[in-house]
Amino acid sequence: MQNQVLILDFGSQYTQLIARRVRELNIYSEIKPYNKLPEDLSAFQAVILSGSPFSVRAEDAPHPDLSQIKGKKPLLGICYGAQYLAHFHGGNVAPSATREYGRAHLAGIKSDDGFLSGIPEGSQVWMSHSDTIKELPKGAVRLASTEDVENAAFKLKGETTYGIQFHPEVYHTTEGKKLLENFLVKIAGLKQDWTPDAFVETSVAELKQKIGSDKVILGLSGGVDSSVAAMLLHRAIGSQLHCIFVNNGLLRKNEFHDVLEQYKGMGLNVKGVDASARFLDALKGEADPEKKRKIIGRVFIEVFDDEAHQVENAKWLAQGTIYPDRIESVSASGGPSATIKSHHNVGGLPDFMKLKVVEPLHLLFKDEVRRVGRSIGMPEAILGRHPFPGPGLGIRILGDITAEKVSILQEVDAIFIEGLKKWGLYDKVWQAGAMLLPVQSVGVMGDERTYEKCVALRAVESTDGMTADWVNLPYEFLQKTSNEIINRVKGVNRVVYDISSKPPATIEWE
Ligand SMILES: Nc1ncnc2c1ncn2[C@@H]1O[C@H](COP(=O)(O)OP(=O)(O)OP(=O)(O)O)[C@@H](O)[C@H]1O
Ligand SMILES: O=c1[nH]c(=O)c2[nH+]cn([C@@H]3O[C@H](COP(=O)(O)O)[C@@H](O)[C@H]3O)c2[nH]1
Ligand SMILES: NC(=O)CC[C@H](N)C(=O)O
Ligand SMILES: [Mg+2]
Repeated sequence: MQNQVLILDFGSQYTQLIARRVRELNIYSEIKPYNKLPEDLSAFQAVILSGSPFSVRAEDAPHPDLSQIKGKKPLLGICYGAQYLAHFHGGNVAPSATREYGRAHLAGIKSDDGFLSGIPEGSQVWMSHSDTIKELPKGAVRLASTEDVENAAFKLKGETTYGIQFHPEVYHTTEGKKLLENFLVKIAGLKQDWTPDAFVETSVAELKQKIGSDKVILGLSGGVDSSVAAMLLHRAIGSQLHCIFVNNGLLRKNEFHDVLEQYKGMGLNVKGVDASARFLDALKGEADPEKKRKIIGRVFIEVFDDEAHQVENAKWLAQGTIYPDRIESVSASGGPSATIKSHHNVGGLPDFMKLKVVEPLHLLFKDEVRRVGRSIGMPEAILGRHPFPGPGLGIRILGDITAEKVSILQEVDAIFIEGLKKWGLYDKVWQAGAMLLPVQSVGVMGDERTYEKCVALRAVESTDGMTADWVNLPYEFLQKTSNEIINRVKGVNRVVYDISSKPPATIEWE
């Protein structure tokens, strides 16, 4: 395949976002670590250099040999990438007097060669750097500046080599996508023909080759990600795929039964395994959120391992892990990013497990997974489902978990979700659920004093779960729902609505 972009990763937090923006333009891209430059570069029609936590002036900073690329293929350096181009070609990169993070505006834009065409004066860009390009490399022309950065964009004369100090890949750079399109389509001449269909085709071919005649165990949850992963694998290896749907005792009301029903007729080989008691036993008395997550992750693995032993020649464990699961759980590129919460499905398998992991969606964001699912004709009933975390109600019951608390929360959750559907609100919300709080409060019901539990309802809008805002649900709906919950669910006498965005809060409470 000729029509693709190479993204050379220097360890930026945003490298995956670059790939995502390129995919949004329907262009295929591959990310390679800077120290694993492919020998054969003929497939790549353009190259993008990412940002980096390093300073180009540091000795241990990434300093790859670009002699096969620079001057030979269209090349775009972003932030560290631009500094790198300047530093090694006769320019000067030095610490800037003021560190620049966040908003800036482009001025003095030269758009004659098309790179910045269509980008208006004053256009907002996003900065994140502490070094600055004091002098441009030899033979460079400045294309734009900002208030604080003289050399915000430049081009090397006689080459299709560009450098920009700002980040076109983040949403806050208003014309970032336009700029990438200018570079990739106008300047590099790439065709915009890489669609979800093409993703399906390449993934299926790769999975076929990788797996051969082995058998694969897949954790199927009824959610969007694992369902799309299952359908891709099913296309690739057919009956070699064994799907396991685990009841961890923390599912929604009737979910175990409903999900098994839903998969009938889709051609998948699905086995339901009821391991509720095993999960609840392991969780007994544990109130710490991270410890609860770790326990749930461990028991999932044990159950998958038991199941794998019952399938002859099972060599792989497949999961529907997507990119954001990883970003918050581990530092994605070896950089200094913090662990926010340990997603149950990230972190690798223990040594005793002989299975290799296959995660066909590990580079995609949620909305992209949905698009892929649509392109393979999966039912909207599955694709439109709200995300539901693998640790389930376990991370929505704050504090320790008991079977009684699970059943209270299942009832509350069912009333809330069914209500959203009845009111035509379900599809307008990205994700919704209820949390059982570790507080009791005083109430009065039928002239009697009550001292019972409190639940919080949460509904958010988002595109990828990375940032989210609470949804302005109609008061009348909240009123009816609260009433129904308190009247119907024994043990609950108070309902509150969560009005926090992410950040600074997260979607789940634990
Ligand atoms: N009850 C379960 N049984 C088997 N595997 C599960 C279960 N819950 C989660 N998993 C595995 O963990 C992965 C991550 O879970 P996650 O909730 O992020 O994704 P999902 O359930 O597939 O999709 P969604 O995010 O839409 O809920 C799943 O893709 C699946 O492989
Ligand atoms: O499979 C999962 N395993 C997990 O351990 C996990 N934790 C959070 N989530 C889901 O991820 C999205 C972001 O959630 P947070 O804002 O709470 O981090 C939301 O959609 C959450 O439901 C999980 N999914
Ligand atoms: N985001 C980046 O690429 C930063 C590059 C370099 N570390 C700087 O601080 O200037
Ligand atoms: Mg899920």
